[in-house]
Amino acid sequence: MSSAYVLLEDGTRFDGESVGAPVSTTGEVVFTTGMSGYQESMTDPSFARQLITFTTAHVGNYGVSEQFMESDRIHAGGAIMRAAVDYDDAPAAEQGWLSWLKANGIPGIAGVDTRALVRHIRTAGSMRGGIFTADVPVNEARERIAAEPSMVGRDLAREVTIAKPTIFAGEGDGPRIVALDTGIKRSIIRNFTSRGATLEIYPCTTSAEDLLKADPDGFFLVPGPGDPAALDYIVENIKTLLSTKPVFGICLGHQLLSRAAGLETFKLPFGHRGANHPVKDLRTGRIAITSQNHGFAVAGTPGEIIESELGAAQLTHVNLYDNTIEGIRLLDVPAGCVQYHPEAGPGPNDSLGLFDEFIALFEAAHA
Ligand SMILES: NC(=O)CC[C@H](N)C(=O)O
Repeated sequence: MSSAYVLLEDGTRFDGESVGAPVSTTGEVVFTTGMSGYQESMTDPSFARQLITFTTAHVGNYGVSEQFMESDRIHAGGAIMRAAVDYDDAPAAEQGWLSWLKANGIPGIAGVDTRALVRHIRTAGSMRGGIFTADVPVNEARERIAAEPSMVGRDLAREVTIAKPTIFAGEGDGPRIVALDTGIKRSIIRNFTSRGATLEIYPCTTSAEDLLKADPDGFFLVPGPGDPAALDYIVENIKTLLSTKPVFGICLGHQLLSRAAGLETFKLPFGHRGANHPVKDLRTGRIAITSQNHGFAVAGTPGEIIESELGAAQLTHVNLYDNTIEGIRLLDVPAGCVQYHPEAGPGPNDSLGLFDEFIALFEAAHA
């Protein structure tokens, strides 16, 4: 195996071995604490332009298969690991993890002191960096990292959005929901269609006028990569949609709905990525262990009620690790959202019931 290295924009270097495709790439270096679900994470569009450091000690202990794709391709730029194996013998596995990375042209690096790397990011913050094969000189690697745009201000929704409207028919006669595709995951589609709802997915650049022409029972705002503050063209459309139909959202969708309600978003120092983040719903006192994958958050005080041009909005959910906002509810129109991932994919299934609540609210508005 040939050697490779991770270089961060502040000059910190970690050595390892090239696994996956023997190529070099740059992106934002982030970490996730999920102990499994590496295939789902790599294919989640929200990881576009990011290099994922896995804090779990072994990656690849089970193989990959079509069933666990969260989109049609790998979106993350690369995988940084302590130990990587290519085990493809598990039930339902179609390919080993490393053969899959290689076949898709995605680099991995193993043998990295991921604990030191994560401790560095926790102190210094997520930053740009790269995975480089040993033949790339450090000064060239530095130039390539400097040429990588910062995640702040970056509109990546346009890069991952669907090319043309697509319908996913529900397995029943539930509500018709229009989703604006900023980077949807298959597990979100499945959670709606298996509950009988039909999801019509539109490119994120579709005008409010065209979205209203579809005349659905409600609108859904989905996750996606990049900085929510770079998506004001979507925020303006959401304001128009909110005056007509119920609007609910997840993750990037939560950030965009919150911005439409007049709240600000900001970049977290190193983000929340993992499968065990405790989130409290301040209305009920209930705590859910949630799946998370985000680098930005909504600014505000947990529990606070603010006045906005859309009426009152309550900051209903809080992350118990760092007290950041994890959900809001508009009090004068049927709208609300959460920062975490009820669809899991990967992660705990504790919050799957939220899809029943979304559907009931769409149905109530239709009745
Ligand atoms: N999963 C997501 O929707 C991520 C949202 C946004 N890109 C962030 O990093 O905060």
